[in-house]
Formats: sequence, C-alpha cells, structure tokens
Amino acid sequence: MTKIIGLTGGIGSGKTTVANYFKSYGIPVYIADDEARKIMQSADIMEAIKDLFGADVFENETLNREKLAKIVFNNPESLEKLNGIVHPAVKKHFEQWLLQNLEAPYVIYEAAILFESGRYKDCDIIITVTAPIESRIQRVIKRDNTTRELVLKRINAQWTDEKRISKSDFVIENIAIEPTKLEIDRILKILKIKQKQA
Ligand SMILES: CC(C)(COP(=O)(O)OP(=O)(O)OC[C@H]1O[C@@H](n2cnc3c(N)ncnc32)[C@H](O)[C@@H]1O)[C@@H](O)C(=O)NCCC(=O)NCCS
Ligand SMILES: Nc1ncnc2c1ncn2[C@@H]1O[C@H](COP(=O)(O)OP(=O)(O)OP(=O)(O)O)[C@@H](O)[C@H]1O
Repeated sequence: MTKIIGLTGGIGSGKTTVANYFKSYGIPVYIADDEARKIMQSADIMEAIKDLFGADVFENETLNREKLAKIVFNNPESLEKLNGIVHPAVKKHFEQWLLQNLEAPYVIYEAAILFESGRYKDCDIIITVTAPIESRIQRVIKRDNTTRELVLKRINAQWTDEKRISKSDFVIENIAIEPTKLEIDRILKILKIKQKQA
C-alpha cells in the first residue's frame, strides 16, 4: 500500500526545494500550495470567495491574491473561513491524485500547514524542514519580492518549529543545500528507497 510522506515546514524553510530533490528519485510529489492555486480558479470556489470577501478581491474575474492575503493574514477569523473553503477541495483533489499514484511505494504531500489543517493525520511519515527564522524571511523577501512585515504575518499564522518538530519523524535542517541533500539521502536509505520508483 502506498505510504504518504507529509513534508512540512514554515514559510521559506525550503520545503519545495526538498520536495524537488525527492522528486528526482522518482517519488511522486503533490505540492498543496500549487494545487490549491489551480483549484481556487474553479467557478464554485471563486463564488464562495466572492460571497465571503466581496467582489473587491476580484479584478476582471481574476482573484487578486495579494488583496486577499492582506485581509486573511491580518484576521485569523477570515483566514479560518478561507481555509474552510479551500482545504476540503484540496483534500478531495489529493485523494483523486493519490488514486493515480497507487503503484508508487511512497508519495509526498508537501504543505506548509500540514498540522494546522489536520492533514498530518493521513500521513504515514512526517518530515519537517527547518531553517533559522531570519534566513526564511530573507529567502521569501528575495523570492516573492515582498516585505518583512508580510512574511512575519504568515509566520504568525503558522505553527512554530518546536510544535512541528514534536510531531515529526524526521527533521531536515535546511541551511546550506549540500548538507540538506545528504540528509535527504540518509532518510531515503532509512526508508529503503534506493532506486527510482516507477
Ligand atoms: C491568501 C492567499 C490567496 C495568498 O496567496 P499567495 O499566492 O500570496 O500565497 P501562496 O498561496 O502561494 O502561499 C505562500 C505561502 O503562504 C503561507 N500560507 C498560505 N496559506 C496559508 C494558510 N492558510 N495559513 C498559514 N499560512 C499560509 C504558506 O507558507 C505558503 O507556502 C493563499 O495563500 C490562500 O488562498 N491561502 C488559503 C488556502 C491555503 O491554505 N492554501 C495553501 C495550501 S492548501
Ligand atoms: N539551503 C538554501 N540556501 C539558500 N536558499 C535556499 C535554500 N533552500 C531554499 N532556498 C531558496 O529559498 C526560497 C524558499 O525556498 P522554497 O520555495 O523551497 O521554500 P518553501 O518552504 O517551499 O516556501 P513556501 O512555504 O513559501 O512555499 C527559494 O527561493 C529557494 O530557492
């Protein structure tokens, strides 16, 4: 039976970088952020967002994610409501995706809010990626051309590393990329993943 590896970590810790390295071993990877972005373009989700947050968060029928982010990351209740719309749809989509990957011994489900959303309960193994907060902030500012304040707002909406680590099977400290790859190789060995999966 296919085992689900939950891969999590705070914003900017390097989850996607780590996920891509696992993928290079042929392990199927589901990136929840990316899939959620696509799912949020469906008519029913857009309608539900419009009902909750008003037409102002749309421009020419396209969701203005920056505007919505400003609302939800400044108001935990609004974030909870948005999560309530998006998370069940992502869960359903992942379950469909999983059905198409049942031949793989392992798949990876990558999500920043694996614990917060409760999805960790579906995982057989949990890996948390960590990095010092300041590195994470600087990485995201550089990657997204955003501000320190906005990154901190997202960090504040997420669990702390301590909490994540306490519920994880493995922790990857992603400071420099080469030691990170060695750590992933070590985990692959423990999980007995030596060869490319089908
Ligand atoms: C508020 C939104 C529109 C902002 O979009 P934006 O393109 O700026 O960010 P993106 O979705 O790419 O997320 C970037 C990072 O923000 C953080 N983040 C995103 N959603 C959440 C959340 N619900 N709680 C805490 N942190 C979050 C994560 O670290 C994530 O990796 C978007 O994040 C959203 O719809 N979030 C709620 C749904 C969700 O949880 N999606 C994530 C995976 S299911
Ligand atoms: N060890 C590292 N050293 C320097 N830069 C890194 C390292 N790991 C990742 N990065 C860079 O930091 C940025 C954030 O990494 P990545 O996108 O993998 O993080 P993430 O945890 O998936 O973030 P998010 O939660 O926002 O999705 C990227 O631009 C990535 O190239």
